[in-house]
Amino acid sequence: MSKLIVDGIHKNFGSVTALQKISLEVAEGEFICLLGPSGSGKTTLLRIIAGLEQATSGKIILDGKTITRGGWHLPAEQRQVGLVFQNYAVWPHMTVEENVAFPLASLPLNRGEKEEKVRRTIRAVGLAGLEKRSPAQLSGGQLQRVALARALVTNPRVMLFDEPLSNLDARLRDEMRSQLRTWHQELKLTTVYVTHDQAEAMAMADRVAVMAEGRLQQIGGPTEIYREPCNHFVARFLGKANFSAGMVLRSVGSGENHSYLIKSLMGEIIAQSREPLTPGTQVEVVIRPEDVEILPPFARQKGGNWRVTEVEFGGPMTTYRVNFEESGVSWYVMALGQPRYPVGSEVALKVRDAWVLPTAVEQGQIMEDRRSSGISPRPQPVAVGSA
Ligand SMILES: Nc1ncnc2c1ncn2[C@@H]1O[C@H](COP(=O)(O)OP(=O)(O)OP(=O)(O)O)[C@@H](O)[C@H]1O
Repeated sequence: MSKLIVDGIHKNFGSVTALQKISLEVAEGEFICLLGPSGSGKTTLLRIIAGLEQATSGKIILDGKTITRGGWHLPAEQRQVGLVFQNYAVWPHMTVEENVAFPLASLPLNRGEKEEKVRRTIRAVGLAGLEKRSPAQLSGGQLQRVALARALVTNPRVMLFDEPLSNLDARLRDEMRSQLRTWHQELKLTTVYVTHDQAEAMAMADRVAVMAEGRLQQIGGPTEIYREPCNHFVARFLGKANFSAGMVLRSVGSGENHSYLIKSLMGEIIAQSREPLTPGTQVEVVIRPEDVEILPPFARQKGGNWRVTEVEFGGPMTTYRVNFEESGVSWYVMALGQPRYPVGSEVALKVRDAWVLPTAVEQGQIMEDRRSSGISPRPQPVAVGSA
């Protein structure tokens, strides 16, 4: 049985629906990120798991015991969850040691046991030597470690983090990110971690739960949600994405995913699909910028003229914005190394890999402005939550 089961959690704040029937399971020792834009319901879900907020309906089970059901919930202090927030919430008048010892005060342990726990936890988070310092004498990263130690010291059954790194500068955030990951690999504590930063979620999580407007959009490993998004929203939120309408010509092999030859604005391309598709089906494909090759115009494929409109040099990679002149479609292309095609260059693009969006596109949208070739020139955005 999963360590933590969130089953159909719904939350209304008056007329505002913050969460709509959220269900997910977290395995023992798993690190799950709740990822979504501001207002998507991440914090509300975390607070309901923590017992700081009451669900309107739905159930939560931790270690086989129901801790939330409908209008009833087990108080936060009886849940054995560790909480770390972005604003540290460290007591300013206590030393590091006293802060970490604070949650143990009410537990039935003798003094020696408490001291041993505090010592071990301070060492585990890398604060050994700073025990007697006051919070005013610590850096942001060190303060966050005190908060982490204080949450860990009671051996929680699940660790809950709410944007713990967002108050740190970029360099420290990267450092703490990798330290948190190392810490998790060592301690193997079941963890739910809220962030709006897709890079943070992808770097840290075993699985990422993408949320928008109070709904769970998709849950899966970082590679899966990046390579195989379920809709426009997930594709865009996880990074730059290009979209094209197309029509299935034929199957070109099978495997875990099905592969199809698709007739698109880019000519014929191969795309993977989770669902089996029949020839003639109108589909929409998503193509990551690194899966598009930018070539000199003499290698142009059948399909039209592309022109570079923006060039952004990012060190190891260059990102181009390229317009398809006939239809006004604009794509991102990423290529290794420094810029080779200045703004205004005519280029050709070649798609190396593509993914068919599963079910989100309403067929009417694509067919509405379909050309005689059977291909829509401009894919329409899909409403969030339509997955
Ligand atoms: N106490 C409250 N009273 C009324 N509405 C609330 C309350 N708390 C949250 N909401 C609303 O519920 C929705 C979800 O909010 P929540 O804070 O969970 O989102 P979030 O994804 O964590 O956003 P952020 O990243 O900005 O913290 C929002 O529309 C928010 O305005």
